[in-house]
Amino acid sequence: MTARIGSQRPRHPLLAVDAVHAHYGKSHVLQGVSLQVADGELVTLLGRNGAGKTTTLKTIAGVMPPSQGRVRFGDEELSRLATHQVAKRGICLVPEHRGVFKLLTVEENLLLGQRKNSPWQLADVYRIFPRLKERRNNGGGQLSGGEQKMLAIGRALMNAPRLLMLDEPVEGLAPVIVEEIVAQLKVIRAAGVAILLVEQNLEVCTQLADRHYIIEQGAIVHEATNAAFLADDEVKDRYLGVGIL
Ligand SMILES: Nc1ncnc2c1ncn2[C@@H]1O[C@H](COP(=O)(O)OP(=O)(O)OP(=O)(O)O)[C@@H](O)[C@H]1O
Repeated sequence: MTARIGSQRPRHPLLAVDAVHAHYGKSHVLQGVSLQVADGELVTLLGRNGAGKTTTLKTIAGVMPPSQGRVRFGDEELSRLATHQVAKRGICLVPEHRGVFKLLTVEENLLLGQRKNSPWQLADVYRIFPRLKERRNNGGGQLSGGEQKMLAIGRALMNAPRLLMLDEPVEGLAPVIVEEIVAQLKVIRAAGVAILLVEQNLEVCTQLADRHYIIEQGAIVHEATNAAFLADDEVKDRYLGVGIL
């Protein structure tokens, strides 16, 4: 059973993942994952390596259809939709490996993501990520790791997401770049975009999140508000092995 501490689950969630199972061949990786994200909320999915975080994001994004369970977004059932249909409804996944087109310029990468009538135009993305503006004519392959992450997030914004799913957006980046990306995520969130964040850097997670879910062996074992999570060293130690933050 999932422990819920200080958890304020949304009454009318934007995203509702309900008892989702997923398999890689015979390997039963997700074993009944349930989680919710409200409009404009920032929620993290935490857990040790191999716990099922990336697979959960892939299942929501339609990359991997659930073998059981349901994914609802607003009033609609997504569970059987293809990736491009899920993206059209406003869910964008920014994968861990940045997904930048290396032979296209920064600006071409961004324009490739643009949806008709998107409230996010180039100027908006450049305002949030001034580095991308400076590098607009550079090839994607010439960017640093941090700039590539920014580009992948910027391109997702051009697709007008209501929910942005980020898989380890600051992994392997220098602290100064991590700070920059955290500040940028705050701005994106303040613009009303809900975020489901998978990230190993707990300091980043607790700077940003409203709520946290912890996944272990393909099931959610704990959920808590940010304040309750911060105060609970036992949970951090038991499920994440990180002790005091
Ligand atoms: N393409 C695949 N084929 C087979 N098994 C896979 C595949 N991708 C992941 N797995 C397995 O599924 C389980 C969950 O993987 P997943 O990538 O979702 O974990 P994670 O929590 O995101 O971990 P990490 O932080 O290491 O990425 C792991 O045991 C992993 O080895």
